[in-house]
Amino acid sequence: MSAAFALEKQVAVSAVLRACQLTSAVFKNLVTKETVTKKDKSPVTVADYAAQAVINTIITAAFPKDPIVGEEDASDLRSPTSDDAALLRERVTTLANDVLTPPPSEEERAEWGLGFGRTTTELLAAIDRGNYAGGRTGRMWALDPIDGTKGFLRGGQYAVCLALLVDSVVQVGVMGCPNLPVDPSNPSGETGCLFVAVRGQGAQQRPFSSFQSTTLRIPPSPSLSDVQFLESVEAAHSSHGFNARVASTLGVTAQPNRMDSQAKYCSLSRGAGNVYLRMPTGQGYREKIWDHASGSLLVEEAGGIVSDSLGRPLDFGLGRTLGENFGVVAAGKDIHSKIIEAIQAVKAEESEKLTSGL
Ligand SMILES: Nc1ncnc2c1ncn2[C@@H]1O[C@H](COP(=O)(O)O)[C@@H](O)[C@H]1OP(=O)(O)O
Ligand SMILES: [Mg+2]
Ligand SMILES: [Mg+2]
Ligand SMILES: [Mg+2]
Repeated sequence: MSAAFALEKQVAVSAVLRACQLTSAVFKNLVTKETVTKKDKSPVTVADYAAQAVINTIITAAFPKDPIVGEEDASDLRSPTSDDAALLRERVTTLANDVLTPPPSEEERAEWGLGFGRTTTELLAAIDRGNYAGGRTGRMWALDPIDGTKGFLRGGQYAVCLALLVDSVVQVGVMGCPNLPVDPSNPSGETGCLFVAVRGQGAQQRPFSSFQSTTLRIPPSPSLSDVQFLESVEAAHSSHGFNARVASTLGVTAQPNRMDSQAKYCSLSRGAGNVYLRMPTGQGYREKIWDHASGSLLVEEAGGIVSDSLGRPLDFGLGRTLGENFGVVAAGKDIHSKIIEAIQAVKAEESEKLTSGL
């Protein structure tokens, strides 16, 4: 008997790897016209749209009934009168077909819809298959075609992130990080890592260039002064100041490592960094499920704990967001509760200062 979710894992790996080929190719010759600013002021590029089209096309061919919660939608591409939209549509079609048309490899199957091109209409419809509202029960996929678009644009870290949830529990998580070094101790060496986790079956990493998988186990945390925090590059996404206060409460002297995207979860799972702390910056932002589904499973399967800042499990059953945002804390088992305590201490200190008017 094959292991649980074996087929889902294989399909997700194929979809993520093909999408990573696309995003890497786009980065090499991305021009300003290919980036759009969304209503929430965040950037989105032809690579985000085309990667979502590719992954949704493959998931839908393999699992036609499964709903998908994907970050992007095709509304900005559909405008019949805009020349920019027409150019974007054309580029998304070419890019998606460049990676959908190669025939299935030995690890892939024709039933996953590989080996032939799609029309623009079909690809826009595939992007919009990501409009599922999410919810408590049943199967659903959560997709972030490019997590860390700002990192992607600056040539930094970004991740193609795909997860399968069943009854709002993440069962499979696959992430492709084209710019992450294969060996964290050799940052200028080969880049391109695939991270794969299946609940109850562990966490693994392999270079894009080979099938040699390594099992990931978070090593014991170093002494508190040497604990390394992983945090967002963007201060608007996660409070740098709060993290610094938590670190100083714990007596941490090591400098934080700032990187974009769920590459933070990936780094933590292989012992490159010890704590991923993401505290809201107080602007009412709700964390999206696609920004945490695959990464949280990876860290759990590598032996770590992922919770909100009060120590409660993340709830993926509330819809497209994690609901009211109390931050995210991911760390090894030996240190997670100390981080939660330190967060509470810093919060108590802050509210004391507020009430005493300091
Ligand atoms: N105000 C915010 N608070 C927290 N996260 C945000 C905020 N605005 C955008 N994000 C999301 O944070 C993720 C990147 O996190 P990080 O900075 O740690 O790499 C992105 O998915 C980004 O969304 P988007 O993809 O729309 O830019
Ligand atoms: Mg994201
Ligand atoms: Mg994204
Ligand atoms: Mg985005």
